[in-house]
Amino acid sequence: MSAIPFKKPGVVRSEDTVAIRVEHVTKEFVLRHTRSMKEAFVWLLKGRKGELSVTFKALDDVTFDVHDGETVALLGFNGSGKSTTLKMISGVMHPDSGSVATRRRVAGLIEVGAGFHPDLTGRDNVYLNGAILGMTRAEIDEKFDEIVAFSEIGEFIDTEVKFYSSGMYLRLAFSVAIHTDPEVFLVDEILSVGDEPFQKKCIRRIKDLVRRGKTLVVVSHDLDLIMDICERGIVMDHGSKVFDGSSVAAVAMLRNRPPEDVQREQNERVERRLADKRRERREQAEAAAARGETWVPEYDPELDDPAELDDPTKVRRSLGN
Ligand SMILES: Nc1ncnc2c1ncn2[C@@H]1O[C@H](COP(=O)(O)OP(=O)(O)OP(=O)(O)O)[C@@H](O)[C@H]1O
Repeated sequence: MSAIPFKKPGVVRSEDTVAIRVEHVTKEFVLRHTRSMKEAFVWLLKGRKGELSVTFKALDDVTFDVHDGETVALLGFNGSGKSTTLKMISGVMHPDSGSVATRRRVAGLIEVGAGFHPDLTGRDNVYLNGAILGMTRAEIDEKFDEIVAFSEIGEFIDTEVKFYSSGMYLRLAFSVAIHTDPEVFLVDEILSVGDEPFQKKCIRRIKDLVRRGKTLVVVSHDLDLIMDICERGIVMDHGSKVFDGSSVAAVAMLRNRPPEDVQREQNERVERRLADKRRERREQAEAAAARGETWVPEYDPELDDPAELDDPTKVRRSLGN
């Protein structure tokens, strides 16, 4: 059984389906050693022996393709190069050598508030950010109310964003990004900035994108969540790609456990969760029936086909969705 029971199988891989191509990407950063005045003086006296700065490779010859409909996690320990890779894909950073090409409409949530102007209101920033992400003014006009509703920013939408908390930034940024209807969605760990209810809402939204066959590249340390959302896992170590395979096998590698055990536990977790959700639905339907009411469940991408959203008798769109 797949770790993602709701995901339609069968991603086709050919030259035509390449959504992202990362080829031999290398990125170096310069690390400056800041020294005290005394240390700098000794360094001068000793004839400038030793380096005041060193370069190191944050990414070292990284190559992979992501195809349409794939759900890929970039995994690895702190500093292994995951976020740098994601920044290359989103275009906020460029490789020193090698190349990164994206073919589809890409929207990302890489850094909280990136692309937001502090002196502008939330409203103005929705228009600014929407435009940066490729939406026309008419598209933003049409989706504006939905964007604000999803973000739950409410009356703060006309406040300058420099007065927002980091969670409020995240809410608005995520909401704009998700409403650009991207074909490829990039998400960095920053979801952790939001509070739990908002995180859950975002994860549900991401699962909905997966269910609709969108392409996803995620960076996260939440390995259980990764196995829930992603079929493929790329493990990075000191800037190099050291594993590329199923997300379960990647997590098994990181946890130093047999993949069969990790898969079994994951299946059990998913089955438990789905059984709980189905039981809850049954109970709500029975309670409604006892009151003589008809009850329509709220859309859940893990249980329902997105096509059912067009049929009001099947599932109900949740508020602000
Ligand atoms: N702008 C920068 N200048 C200098 N060094 C940088 C810069 N951005 C990243 N690095 C360094 O590059 C390495 C890889 O960073 P990166 O953020 O990609 O790691 P990561 O795998 O996402 O880590 P984490 O899990 O901690 O988020 C780290 O050692 C980091 O300090």
